[in-house]
This record gives sequence, structure tokens and C-alpha cells, in this order.
Amino acid sequence: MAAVLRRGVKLISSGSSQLLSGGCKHGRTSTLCISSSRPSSSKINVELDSSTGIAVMRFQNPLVNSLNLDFLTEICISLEKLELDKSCRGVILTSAQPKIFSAGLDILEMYGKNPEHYAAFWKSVQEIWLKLYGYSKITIAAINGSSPAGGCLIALTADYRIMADNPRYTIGLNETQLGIVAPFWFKDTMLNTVGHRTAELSLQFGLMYTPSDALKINLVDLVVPEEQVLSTATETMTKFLAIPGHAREISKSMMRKPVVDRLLSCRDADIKNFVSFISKDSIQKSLGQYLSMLKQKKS
Ligand SMILES: CCC/C=C/C(=O)SCCNC(=O)CCNC(=O)[C@H](O)C(C)(C)COP(=O)([O-])OP(=O)([O-])OC[C@H]1O[C@@H](n2cnc3c(N)ncnc32)[C@H](O)[C@@H]1OP(=O)([O-])[O-]
Repeated sequence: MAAVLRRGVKLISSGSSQLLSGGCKHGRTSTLCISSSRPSSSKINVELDSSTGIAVMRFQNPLVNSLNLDFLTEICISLEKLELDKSCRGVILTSAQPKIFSAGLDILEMYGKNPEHYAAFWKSVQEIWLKLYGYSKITIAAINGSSPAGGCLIALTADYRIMADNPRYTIGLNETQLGIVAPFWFKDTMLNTVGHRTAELSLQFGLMYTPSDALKINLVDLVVPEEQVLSTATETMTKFLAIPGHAREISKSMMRKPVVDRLLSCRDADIKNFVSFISKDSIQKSLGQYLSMLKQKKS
């Protein structure tokens, strides 16, 4: 059943399985497929334009798109569905929340919980990284807000990053500022993007970069006025789509597979390592202080 939302845009279905198995396949030029796995409480919104093959995935997990277990799982499932959907050729990742792309991993998932919880959470963080860094289709991050730590990681997994030109927005792997350590696969993703020396300084200091500074170190590929982020992402996607798909895909895999394989070869050990690290009293204390600092900043 289709309902007209605005000129040329149709709500095909609010259930993603229906949508992806049938709704998009025979869409016309002006038809967008709008999906959400749980209509009212969905933390993401996906629009797939079946005439171009470009999907826009918007993160909408209030307040700050922090990556908790449910949210990570929902993103992962949607990415999987889009990857299997032949009418989808590329995905633009962006935020529906004002001023924030993603605040990174939800600190509350790593604070005051039990080891089983930490293990399940970390597995889902691994999962999203493996899915995105090894994604066969084109991904572009349209970074329309701040993007610390895990938020930066999500952006780093994309094939191209376009950031809004607003000096109040910052991006970077700031983990050390919280007293925690980005794992080797966060580090490798950063290193593969900005090079060894910049990654080393960036990780040790937990540096956050303004858009113009991020551009200087190639952490982002393009900085454009805020209102042009999405349109520029769509134009850039069109350029990627002009390249023969299999050749592009193999080239991407060639660049990334060694890093993906490295985590695949030691997932359980990596989980154990995380659980043991995050459970330490000293680390819990640092996280508690950081959370208080975030709250105080508000008042
Ligand atoms: C080894 C592991 C590797 C770790 C990787 C990571 O990603 S670690 C993560 C590293 N991430 C960071 O260091 C990012 C820390 N966050 C920030 O820097 C800022 O919040 C902001 C720039 C994202 C948004 O600024 P803004 O002025 O627009 O908003 P605001 O500051 O007023 O916050 C609104 C509410 O959201 C809350 N909250 C925020 N983030 C998180 C979170 N990650 N989680 C949970 N909650 C979070 C905040 O407490 C507040 O809650 P309240 O009081 O309403 O109950």
C-alpha cells in the first residue's frame, strides 16, 4: 500500500522486510522507498531511491545518536538488507539529529554493567565495523554534526567523507580523553585514512578536529556548506556509481581486507580484552567522571 507523502515521494511501507522484498524493485524515477524496521520507535530511517539505487540512511536516536546495543543492531540489520537488495547500489550515512552525526559509543553501555553485557555490546560494535568496513556497496558519510570516537569510526568506514563547514562541529578519535583506549581496529581504520604519524598523534592526544583541520589531515575528503552536505554526497555517489562495480568493489576489498581479516582472526580474544579492560575499577572511575563532566557541562 502506498501513500503519497509529498510531491513524488511515496511511503511504500513502514515495514522494512516488505519494503525491501517488494516495494523497491519496481519503483519509478520519482518514487522513494521509506523503510523503518519498527515504525514508531525506529532509530534509523532509510530512503532508497530505486531510480538511482542510492539509499540515504539517517540516524535518529535521540538525543545524540549514541551507539547503544539496540541502535547498533538496527543499523546492522538495515545495512544487511540493503546489501542484499539488488536495487540498492550505494548508501549515504547521515544524521537526522541536529548538530550531531553520532556521539560515539553509548558510554552507559560500558559503565556499571556486568561482563556479559560488556561482551554482548562489544560484539555488536565489532559487528557494525565488520559490516561497514567490508561493505560491498559504496558508502558515503554525510557528516552533518559532531562525530567523536565511535561516531568518527562510523564515518571512517565510509568510502568518502563530506563534512558540514561549521567550526562548532568536531570529529576525531578522542578515546584517551575519556581514559580509554581505541582498539587496534579503530586505530587501523584511522591509520589507513590519515597515515601513521598523524594517527599516532591523533590517538595519543585524543584529538578532535574542526572540519577545516580534518580536511587538512584527510580525515574528511570534502567540507561544504551545511545545507549542501546531502546534495554533495549524492553527486559524489553518482561519480562512484559511474565506475564498473566489480572493479571498484575488488579494489576496495584489496585495500581493506587485511584489516578486516585481522579482527576476524581474533574476535573472541578482542572481546575478552575489552571486557577485562572496561571492567577495571580505574576505567570505570574514569568513565564515571567523564559522564559527570558531560552532565555538569549542561548545567
Ligand atoms: C574502548 C572503547 C572505545 C570507545 C569509543 C567511544 O565511542 S566512547 C564515547 C565517546 N564519546 C564522547 O566522548 C562524546 C561525548 N559527548 C559530547 O561530546 C557531546 O555530548 C556532544 C558533542 C556529542 C553533543 O553535545 P551537546 O551539547 O549537543 O549535548 P550534551 O553534551 O548536552 O549531551 C546530551 C545528553 O547526551 C549524553 N551523552 C552525550 N554523549 C554520550 C555518549 N557517548 N554516551 C552516552 N551519553 C551521551 C549527555 O550525557 C547528555 O545526557 P543528559 O545530561 O541529557 O542525561
